[in-house]
Amino acid sequence: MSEPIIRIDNIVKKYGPLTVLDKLSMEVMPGEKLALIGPSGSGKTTILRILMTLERISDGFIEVDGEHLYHMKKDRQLVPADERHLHLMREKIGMVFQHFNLFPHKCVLDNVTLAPMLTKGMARAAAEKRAMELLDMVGMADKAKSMPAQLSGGQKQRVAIARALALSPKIMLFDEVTSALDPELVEEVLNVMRRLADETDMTMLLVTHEMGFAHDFADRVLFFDRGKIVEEGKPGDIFRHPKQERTQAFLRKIIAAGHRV
Ligand SMILES: Nc1ncnc2c1ncn2[C@@H]1O[C@H](COP(=O)(O)OP(=O)(O)OP(=O)(O)O)[C@@H](O)[C@H]1O
Repeated sequence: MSEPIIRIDNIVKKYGPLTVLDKLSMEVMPGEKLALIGPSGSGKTTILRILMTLERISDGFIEVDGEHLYHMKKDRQLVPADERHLHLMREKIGMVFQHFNLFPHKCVLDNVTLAPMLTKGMARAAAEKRAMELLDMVGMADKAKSMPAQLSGGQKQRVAIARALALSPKIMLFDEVTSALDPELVEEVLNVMRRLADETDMTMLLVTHEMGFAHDFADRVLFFDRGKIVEEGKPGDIFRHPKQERTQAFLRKIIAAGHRV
């Protein structure tokens, strides 16, 4: 039995007086595909941002692939991991955001080669070779010389996925990657994610409001509400036989809004 690749233990995240994550614990096994669902404001994005070292925590421990993300001193003062650690963590984890966040003044190819060249010191020729393979995988090789402004939202998001893969992360985080897209562009992005899920052994955490996709994609679904995991289980169990009243109410609302579950 292998060890969890992510261990989150009793973490608390506060913004001023607002507690966003409330003693939350979870473990993720290597290669697992996880969907994080729940109402707006329940803390799903926050947990991804914490893993990506974009946010600090107020209490608790996090371990990713055997490395502690945060250290706690004896006086319970949390100190973030040092620069070396954060650097390491960013190589282990790739993240794709809702709003693409491509570098607007760089072409598609440069968007994908930048991180490997800067952080890994990869030579341009090797970085470009790898970038073209990734762009080919997401169906964007013919747009390598295009600028982001010339692309549709779906195309930008596929480039963002290629860019996140460029450092060969063990873990990929997807934060509502289709919710800023026109409906007809959603499927092309979901198809890329389906392929990644089917063809790689990467650990993948997905925050989504696309319940139909979460159902097909995930090995396990976590239902978040008010900074806690209220229920978790196999997609078939959570979507068809939710046990908790809060999960049932959330899914009723989603179905009433016309979404497939
Ligand atoms: N930088 C910040 N400063 C203050 N409050 C914040 C900040 N970032 C997030 N929050 C608050 O933290 C809570 C959790 O936000 P989070 O984005 O994690 O929720 P979510 O479950 O991902 O919601 P959604 O589905 O709408 O994206 C919300 O109440 C949000 O307003």
